[in-house]
Amino acid sequence: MPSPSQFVIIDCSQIDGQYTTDLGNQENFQKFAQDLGDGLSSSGFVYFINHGVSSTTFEEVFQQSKQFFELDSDIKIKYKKVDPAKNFHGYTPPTSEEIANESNKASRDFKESFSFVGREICGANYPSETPHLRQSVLNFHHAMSSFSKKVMLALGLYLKLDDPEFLLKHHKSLDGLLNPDIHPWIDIRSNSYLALDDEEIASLPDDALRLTEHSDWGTLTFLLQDNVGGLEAKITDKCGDNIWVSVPPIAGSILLNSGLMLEMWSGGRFHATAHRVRLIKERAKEVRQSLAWFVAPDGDTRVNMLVDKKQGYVWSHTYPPPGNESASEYFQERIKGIYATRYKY
Ligand SMILES: O=C(O)CCC(=O)C(=O)O
Ligand SMILES: [Fe+2]
Repeated sequence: MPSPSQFVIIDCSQIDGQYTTDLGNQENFQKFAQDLGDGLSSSGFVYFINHGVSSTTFEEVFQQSKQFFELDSDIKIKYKKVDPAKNFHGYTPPTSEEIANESNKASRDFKESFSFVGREICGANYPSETPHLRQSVLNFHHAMSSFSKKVMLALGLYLKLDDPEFLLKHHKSLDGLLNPDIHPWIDIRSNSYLALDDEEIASLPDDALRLTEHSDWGTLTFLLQDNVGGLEAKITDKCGDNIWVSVPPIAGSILLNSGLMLEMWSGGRFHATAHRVRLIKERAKEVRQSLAWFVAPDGDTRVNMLVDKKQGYVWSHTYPPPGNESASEYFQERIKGIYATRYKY
């Protein structure tokens, strides 16, 4: 199995403390920006350690989500998304999403999830059966907003933008989801991959997946995964071939990957690397949990390249490039796509 060190691990103890606009002038922050930019541009994934977000913050969301996912399905279904393209907040039952095509029979999504989205993160639309879930999500949102602002400033510095805070100015939702002037698209998604029984496991091919190949749509995705494993990223090896490599759990770390919006803004320097979750047969009887914090531009943002195109760069995704429409319109189209055949609303 490939070692974790194929992805850069960034020690954040050098950038301790709260976000301030002055950070960009500090030498240690510039070093952080360089390490982060180099790591992210080489593979689209980096790990953060010593990031200052307490592990209790994550564990509580994992624990509270687990309580929700363990409820009977007739209770969970009450919280199902009603019209995902209009409001993505809510529960997604197993196999309702269709991220890629069906050519790979093993690509059914063996997972259920709950998305806490935009202003709804602060609202009351949470399952009444898990009364502490809301507070755990709010704490997570608060801690991650502060950390992701530093990451975004660092990327602005790395790209040598005239205004290093440019990206931040299009993610005002990080400073407050209730700002009436913005449509926030931040999405906190709690994923629970189903435990399978012997019969189901035996019926699956060796290359079965728990989550199909996809690239994330937003700017940045911060990911926490439990220790079950299976996450893989598609990278280009030294011979120029595309290969799938493991992105293993590293206790206490936060994983970061770039999405389509950052790929476009950065002229291809930060690739929205495709990833998937492989079903590890020896661990298939266990539930696997992950928690994704999708940071996306405020809804009215139009995302165009900020720097010259990287040499030889071409847009190579199945999704069209952003830019002709606002971020809200872009996301609504993507959402319609994943629910096209299975979701009845
Ligand atoms: O569960 C994981 O490790 C990955 C989840 C993911 O890629 C996603 O929700 O977009
Ligand atoms: Fe993803």
